[in-house]
Amino acid sequence: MAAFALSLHTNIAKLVTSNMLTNINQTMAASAYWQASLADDYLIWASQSVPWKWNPAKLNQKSNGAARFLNKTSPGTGESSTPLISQHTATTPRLSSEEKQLSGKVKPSLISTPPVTPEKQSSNGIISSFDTACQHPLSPIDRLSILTGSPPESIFIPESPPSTTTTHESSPSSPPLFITENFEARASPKGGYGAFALQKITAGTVILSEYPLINCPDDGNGYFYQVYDGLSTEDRKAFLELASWSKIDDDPVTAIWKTNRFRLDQTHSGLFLKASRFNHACLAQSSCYYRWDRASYQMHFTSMKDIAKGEEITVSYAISPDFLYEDYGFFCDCKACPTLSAGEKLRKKSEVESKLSSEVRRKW
Ligand SMILES: C[S@@+](CC[C@H](N)C(=O)[O-])C[C@H]1O[C@@H](n2cnc3c(N)ncnc32)[C@H](O)[C@@H]1O
Repeated sequence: MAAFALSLHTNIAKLVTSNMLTNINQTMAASAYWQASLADDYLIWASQSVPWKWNPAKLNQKSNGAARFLNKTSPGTGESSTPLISQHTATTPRLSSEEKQLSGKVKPSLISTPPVTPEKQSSNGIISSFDTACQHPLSPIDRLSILTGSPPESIFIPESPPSTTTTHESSPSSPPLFITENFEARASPKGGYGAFALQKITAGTVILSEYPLINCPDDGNGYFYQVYDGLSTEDRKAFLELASWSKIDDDPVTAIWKTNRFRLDQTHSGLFLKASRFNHACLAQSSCYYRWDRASYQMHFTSMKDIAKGEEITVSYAISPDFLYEDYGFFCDCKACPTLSAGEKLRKKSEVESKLSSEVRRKW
């Protein structure tokens, strides 16, 4: 990601904001314990961060998307000068080995053995699932059609939730995507889904503890795709239903990963199916922080303040809102953020989108 390519001392704000839901987000929060421990973690992580850039020379040496994430260290430059030669575009869906096998595009003998994901847990407890209102470059229906061999029109996926819902209470027209002990995921006024408290949650409550669906080194060496290829059909389907900021990567599957991953530690990122539904609010406004616990192999999400019944539970993706549009495709509208006029948003959108469409996808 971009942060790896930036100097800690000169570009710390950019470094921080371009990391997905990084732990540093929490270092500014009120909890003294959390502040101290995560700040230390962050400094260790930041000092060990390796800058990345794409290595197109190696792109042709591998046959799958993993080739796109080759490591090339170039300490301190922070910039990638070589364009990425994408093997997979939005119009040419990248298929995993299993999908290729199922769709008969390669012989089973050519499929590499999926790597073993340490203690990987599969998703449980999602009581229903919907296509999300966020962008999906390759729709779940297309994916399922490829996987099952069924024509797309025979596959039923319930309707997306309304993106402009203003109520914070569940209603028959806005059924929850899933329910946990403390919150339900349903349509959010922020867009797509969000997590809403089912009852009053007092500060300091562990709202969610979740095992990762994916846990892999996030260092540009293609580990994500190796793990993704090893997912079961059911897990891959759940992954593909997550939100995606399509402009963050040419590859639709990688775009979902980048939109939803959480930083776990200095080297690894993880994907959590339930926590992926937490929307962002800036630090002063967010209600929940998170911490990866290696011992229990879970990410713990804890309330930083009292959360009212029906209130949306938010985490902070980045300290500064400056790069939220670039990294996640939205402008923050929380009370801590300056209000942007429609004109300013349009200008920033076109500036960022032309940058994203022209530059190498060097964010990792
Ligand atoms: C990790 S997902 C969060 C859950 C997502 N809303 C969903 O439907 O699954 C990140 C995406 O959610 C949306 N999002 C998150 N926070 C937002 C906010 N404060 N305002 C608008 N959209 C937001 C953006 O589309 C972003 O790319």
